[in-house]
Formats: sequence, structure tokens, C-alpha cells
Amino acid sequence: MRYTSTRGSAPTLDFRDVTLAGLAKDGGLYLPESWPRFSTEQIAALRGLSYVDTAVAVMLPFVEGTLSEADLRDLCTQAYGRFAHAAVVPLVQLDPQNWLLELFHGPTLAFKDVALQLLGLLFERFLTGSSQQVTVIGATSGDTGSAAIDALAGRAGVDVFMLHPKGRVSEVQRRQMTTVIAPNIHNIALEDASFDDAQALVKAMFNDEAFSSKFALSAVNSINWARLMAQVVYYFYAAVRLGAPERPVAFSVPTGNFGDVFAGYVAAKMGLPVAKLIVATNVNDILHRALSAGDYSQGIVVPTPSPSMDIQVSSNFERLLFDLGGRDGAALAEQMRGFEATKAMRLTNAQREGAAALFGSDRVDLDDMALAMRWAYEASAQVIDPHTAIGLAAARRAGLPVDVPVVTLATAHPAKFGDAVERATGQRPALPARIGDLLDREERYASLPGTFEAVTAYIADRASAR
Ligand SMILES: Cc1ncc(COP(=O)(O)O)c(C=O)c1O
Ligand SMILES: N[C@@H](CCOP(=O)(O)O)C(=O)O
Repeated sequence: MRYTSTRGSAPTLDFRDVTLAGLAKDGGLYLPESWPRFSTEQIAALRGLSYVDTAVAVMLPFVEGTLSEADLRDLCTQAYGRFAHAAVVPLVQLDPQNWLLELFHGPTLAFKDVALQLLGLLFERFLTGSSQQVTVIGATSGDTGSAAIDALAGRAGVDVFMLHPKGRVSEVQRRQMTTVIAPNIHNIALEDASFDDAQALVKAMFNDEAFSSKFALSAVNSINWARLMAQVVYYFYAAVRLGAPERPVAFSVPTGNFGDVFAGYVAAKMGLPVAKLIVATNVNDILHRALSAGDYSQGIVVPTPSPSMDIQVSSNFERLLFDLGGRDGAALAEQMRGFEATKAMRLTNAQREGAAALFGSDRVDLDDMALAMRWAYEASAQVIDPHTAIGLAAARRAGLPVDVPVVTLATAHPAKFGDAVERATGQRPALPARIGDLLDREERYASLPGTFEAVTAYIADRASAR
């Protein structure tokens, strides 16, 4: 399998190089040159498989030419062996139509672990025995940071610099990052910044050719294709349990950077019968505006109790626009340059119509988020986190036919957002025992102004030139 950039002018790469590269040299994002297609029989054959076996079957076409089936199985066994639930990502029924897919049983209690546990092992495999060293730079609104740090702490050949917006992540999220004291881990709290500012800085560092090659930059955000590839698996895993390929299944996805829901789009492109992908946003609703009215214009980021979705520039939307626009890299590059200059863009007719065929969208405000948390608790004794609640609120009012199962992705453990959960439900979720002492651990991080100069100087001081 080879990978091509959405902006059409970067070299194509194989799976190893695309994993280590992150952003493409032309500023675009990598995608497979073509989508592998599964037949109805191949999808039916996934029934009853373990999560690891499903992961191997779904991801094998994407790693072809780089990893053997046995290698992939070995990596998946290690990655998912660290999850605290035997099913890895269990399905929980809420009512006759609604289900939760619990993606938060990994080491850092959010869906990010599903991809980042594997990505950490892929980095190790690709770097061991080579003289190559990489500098991972990442931006986080809370969950990617902790999952990446857990996956990469102490690994040889990798330095990690993780940028989070100061004061805009929950205390548990911050401590999950800043209490990991390892020589290769560097946490940076950006002053007066949003996640979008942090993400823009990361992209600016990649686009600075001199800096990027001097420090061999690499990415763990969902701009890295391998992140999305690993997330495609759970759409297959859930859908076959609920009747696919005979019965289409819908998914409601709490969305920020459009990575998780783009993985659902990939699953549909591969042949999984997906009835609908509901893009659920909080009041930071650029994606809802884009999908419902074609208006992709950046608003001011408003802090909310679902901080991981406080995003107004959604990186992976570019991948969708590229695929829906006929994979014309030059046209997409032009469209993205317009957005970068004006902070606004209109979707083309082809992009709007293509998206409407599969995606729905909804914007869920604070009251409806709290109502969804209360409903899950009162109707089925499920304590859910604010991000999951946004997905569930959108799922319940999407108006899908009653015979279509609707799976809301439960993206984080409620204990990561204890205050918001307690306010809505009166229940204070306890931290799982393995991180029960998190609030007592020593923290270490740097506070920096959110400028390119300050951040690159800090990294240059601490990362070795490659
Ligand atoms: C808990 C949680 N839910 C939902 C999201 C949104 O996912 P995505 O950015 O892939 O759209 C995030 C962050 O990415 C998250 O951390
Ligand atoms: N919600 C994310 C934001 C980064 O998204 P990513 O999926 O692109 O890594 C976070 O928790 O950091």
C-alpha cells in the first residue's frame, strides 16, 4: 500500500514512512492511494472474532509491503493486551435502539489509547536497530497528550514535546500528562492559547523545512494516518456484532478534529454498511455548520465541559474534502490556501452532496449535554462523560428508523471529567485503582507563551539535532 498527500505534491510513501512522517511535505495529510474493499463474505467472516483478530483482518491491507500478518498480530496482541476489559471495546445497550461502544478501557481512559498504544509499538519497531531518531511534536486538548505520553515514555529514539492550552484541560487530563516523569517526555502548557493555537503551531513547525528536517519531526496527532487506521477497526467490530453485513448500523461520534468520524468514513469506503455517521459537536460547531450549510468558517473557541472537543479547525476534514472532491490535490491545495488566508471557506457542491449521502450533524449545547448524562444514568444506570453525552444527545434526536441500531462512541471514561459528571448526575465517578493516586503525584511541565519562537527555542534546547 502506498500513501498520497491531499495536496498532491509530496512524494508518495509506504506504510513505514507515512507512520514516521506525520504531515506531508506539501502541508497536506496522507491517505491510502486507494481504499481496500471488503466483500460481504469477508465482513461476515469477522463475526465472532476477537478484537485482535478483527484488528489484524481490517488493518492488513493498509500495512501491506511493510508488515507481515504475523508481525501485525504480534503488535496488536501487545497493544490491546493493556486494555482493562476482555472485549477491549465492549458494547453496552441503553435501549432498544441505542448502544454505547466503550472505547475508554485503555491505560489513559480515552479512545486515543486504541490507536496510540499501537502507534507507540510501531514507532519502536520502525526505529529499533536504525540510527534514525525522531522528535514527536503534538498538540492536545487533553486526551491525545496523555495517550501518546503513555505509549512513548521511555522509548528509545523518540523525544516527545506535547503542547496543551494552559487551563483548558481537566485536572485529571493535565496530571495524566504532567506526572509522567521520563527523560524523553516534555510537556508544554501554552499561555493564553486554545487547542487550535497549539495545533497551528505544530503545523507551522512541520511546514518549516529547516526545523522539521533538523529535528526529524514526527506526529502523534490524527494527522498521522496510522492513528486513523487503528480507529477503523472498532467500527467493523461493533457493526458485525449488531448485524452487519446484513443490517446497516449508524454511529454517533463526538467530534472535534474529525479523526474518529473520518475513521468511520474509511470503514464505509471499505464496504461496511454504515447507515449514517452523525457528527456531534459541542458549541464549537464549525463541523456542524460545514455539513449542514457548507460553511466552514473558523469561530472563536469557547471553553466547555467537553474540553477535548473545543476545536474550531478540524484537521481531518481536509481528508474528507479531498476524497469527496475527486482526489484533486491541486484544487484542494488551492481551497485550503484560501481557508488559511481568510479563515473561511465554502464547500463545493460535490463536497456537500458527497458528505450529505453519509453524514448527519448536530450541535449540542450545555443543557442538552447534561440531559443526556442524566438520561443515561436514569434509564440504564450508565455514568457517561460529557463528550459521550454530546454523541448520545445527537444520536437520540437523529430520527433514524427504529430498526437501525445507533452506536454512540463512548470516547472517555467519566472519571476524567468528574466535576461535570457530578454536576449533571450527582454521581462522582471514581478514578480506576491503577491511577487512584494521580492527584498526589509530582507534576512537571513548562509554561510558555504560545509563539512559534518561544516553542521552537524550547524544543531546540532539549531535542538533539538528528
Ligand atoms: C474524549 C474525546 N471525545 C471526542 C474527541 C473528538 O475526536 P476527534 O478529534 O477525533 O473528532 C476527542 C478528541 O479528539 C476526545 O478526546
Ligand atoms: N481531542 C484531542 C485533540 C487532538 O486530536 P487528535 O485526534 O488530532 O490527536 C485531544 O484530546 O488531544
